[in-house]
Amino acid sequence: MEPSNLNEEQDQNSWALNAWTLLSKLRDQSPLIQCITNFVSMDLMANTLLSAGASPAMIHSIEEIQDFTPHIHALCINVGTLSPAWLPAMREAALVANKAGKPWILDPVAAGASRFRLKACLELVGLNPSVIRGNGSEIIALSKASLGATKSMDAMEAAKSLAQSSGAIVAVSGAVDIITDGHRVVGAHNGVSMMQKITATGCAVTALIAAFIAVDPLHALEATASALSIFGIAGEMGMDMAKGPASLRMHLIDSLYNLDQAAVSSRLKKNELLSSCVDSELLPGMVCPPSIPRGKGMLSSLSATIVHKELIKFMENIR
Ligand SMILES: Nc1ncnc2c1ncn2[C@@H]1O[C@H](COP(=O)(O)OP(=O)(O)O)[C@@H](O)[C@H]1O
Ligand SMILES: Cc1ncsc1CCOP(=O)(O)O
Ligand SMILES: [Mg+2]
Repeated sequence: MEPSNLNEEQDQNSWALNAWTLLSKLRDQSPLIQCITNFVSMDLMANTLLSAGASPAMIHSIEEIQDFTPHIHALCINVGTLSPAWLPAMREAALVANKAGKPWILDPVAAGASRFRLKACLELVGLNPSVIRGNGSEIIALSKASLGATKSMDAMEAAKSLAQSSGAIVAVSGAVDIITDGHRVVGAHNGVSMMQKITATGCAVTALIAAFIAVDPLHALEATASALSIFGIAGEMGMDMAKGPASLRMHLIDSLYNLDQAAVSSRLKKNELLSSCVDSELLPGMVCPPSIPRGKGMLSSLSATIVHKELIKFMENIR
């Protein structure tokens, strides 16, 4: 085997082993995850957490936060069906979690849909979430607003800027999930497009990320990428049995519950993506997408073949 292919395989193996280790820890520890989430997602989110091995608590009343939140292992805040009455509870829960040293994650559903929602999301971003997970348009909306940018941005650029300005790990879901701390960029490639046809899969994977960071709070980037990979693998395995979105929902939950090490090792697809590149490093036929800043960057440890494939796929899939 070529040395570059060997490195690549070792890299895949170490990501797969890490994802499996975190899932096993989650099953052993059953972390308590408080979810302040929208009405649409409550059922799928709670069932996703349960099937992964975590303990969900859909507790959103402000009257309960001072007593309950200090005892959780992680908090998930989702603004999907936001109303003025819920915002103070979200704020309070984030502050109590921070004070108790518990990680929390923000899902900025439809962040750019209204001024009220955008302002609320920006305020929550300012309360130091460990992770922000949204789809491309949500992360672009947040990034543009927090930086006051007027130029057009793509999802990776927006995610990196938002990660740098907020200090959070930022994850953008899609055909390829992008996870960044503002410097490193990881791509997670598992999942099936039918997952978009089930409402609240995005919300559910955000809660799963909360469970993963609960068991590994010091490695939030790796934990976030692992949760996205595990959810994607469950989606792929579920799709093997599903006839459409409704049965995929059921089979995804069953697959997550039954996931074993062999499936994680054989299916996990993840790569460290380029965060910068220079023309002289590009081989014939390779392109540098506009999302990747040109400069002093290195092509990291990836083989030229993989870089080529990744970049093309990346350009095709980012939305
Ligand atoms: N085209 C796709 N192919 C494979 N997986 C996808 C695709 N689009 C979304 N997913 C997966 O579906 C889940 C929900 O993502 P997404 O639909 O982007 O979130 P949201 O519901 O918040 O918009 C994620 O796990 C993501 O990886
Ligand atoms: C349809 C809808 N409307 C308000 S919240 C919500 C669910 C959004 O879930 P997701 O972001 O996971 O698709
Ligand atoms: Mg969403």
